[in-house]
Amino acid sequence: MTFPLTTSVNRDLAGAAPTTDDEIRSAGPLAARAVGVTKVYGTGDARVSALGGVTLGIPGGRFTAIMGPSGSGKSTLMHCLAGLDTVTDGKVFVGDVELTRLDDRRLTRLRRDRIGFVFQSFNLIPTLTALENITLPMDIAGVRPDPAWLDTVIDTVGLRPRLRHRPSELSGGQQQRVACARALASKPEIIFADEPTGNLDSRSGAEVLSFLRNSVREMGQTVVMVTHDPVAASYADLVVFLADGRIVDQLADPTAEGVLERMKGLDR
Ligand SMILES: Nc1ncnc2c1ncn2[C@@H]1O[C@H](COP(=O)(O)OP(=O)(O)OP(=O)(O)O)[C@@H](O)[C@H]1O
Repeated sequence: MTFPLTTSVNRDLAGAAPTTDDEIRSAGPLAARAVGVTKVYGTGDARVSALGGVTLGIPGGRFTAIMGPSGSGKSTLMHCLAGLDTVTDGKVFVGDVELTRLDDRRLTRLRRDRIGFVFQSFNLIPTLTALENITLPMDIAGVRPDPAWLDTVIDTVGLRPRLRHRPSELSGGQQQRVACARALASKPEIIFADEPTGNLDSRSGAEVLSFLRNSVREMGQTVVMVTHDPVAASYADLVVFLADGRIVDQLADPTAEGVLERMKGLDR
């Protein structure tokens, strides 16, 4: 299956006109999209252009990986898509809501209610148990967890015997599974994962990636993951490649070897 997120591979590299919003929207239901997004940090001599006009659709109910060389803009793109950072120019939508028009209060509420996050460093509260960490965002929002769904999530991540344990009593892989369960528990429209396996050994990393993939296949979740690792990217349905702040390639149904091959091309 192909996902026509960008209308042609290496289009930007080839210097052709950028992909339009109409083109990405015609590809099917999108959970989020960026339209002509630029991001500039600093001014004068310290000016860095991190994103140079990115137009991208994130397909709903799919697992999308964002890859690219160090400094290519992966984290910046994810932060802009998730409303964690402002854009310099362009528009970002989650569903039909334009994030780039929301004031801080509405943006905070949208992130809380509609987006889940998984970070490389787990970001668990050390004094809370695994279960308390999982339900914390809902507790803060004053939302009662759906007990049946919570049970499903806990069983899917295999954490039932560890629910009363604090993070320091859990392995790195178990801690990241708590973080994944926390992201999934409120049924967000989209989960953003920033290098979720960066601090894990390969076995724990594989467990977390399998879980993210299963949440897409079995629960219909939408997941976007930034990664350096071709093996991690191979768990996704689609890999989008960034270089110098632009989308330069994409690969559907990736294998680790296929991703590595394309990365070699970008590194050159
Ligand atoms: N807060 C910031 N202030 C100034 N420049 C920044 C800031 N954040 C990122 N940059 C710059 O923007 C560019 C893109 O950074 P970004 O972190 O998005 O890349 P990345 O692909 O995620 O890199 P890595 O794989 O190394 O994490 C880099 O040149 C980086 O130095």
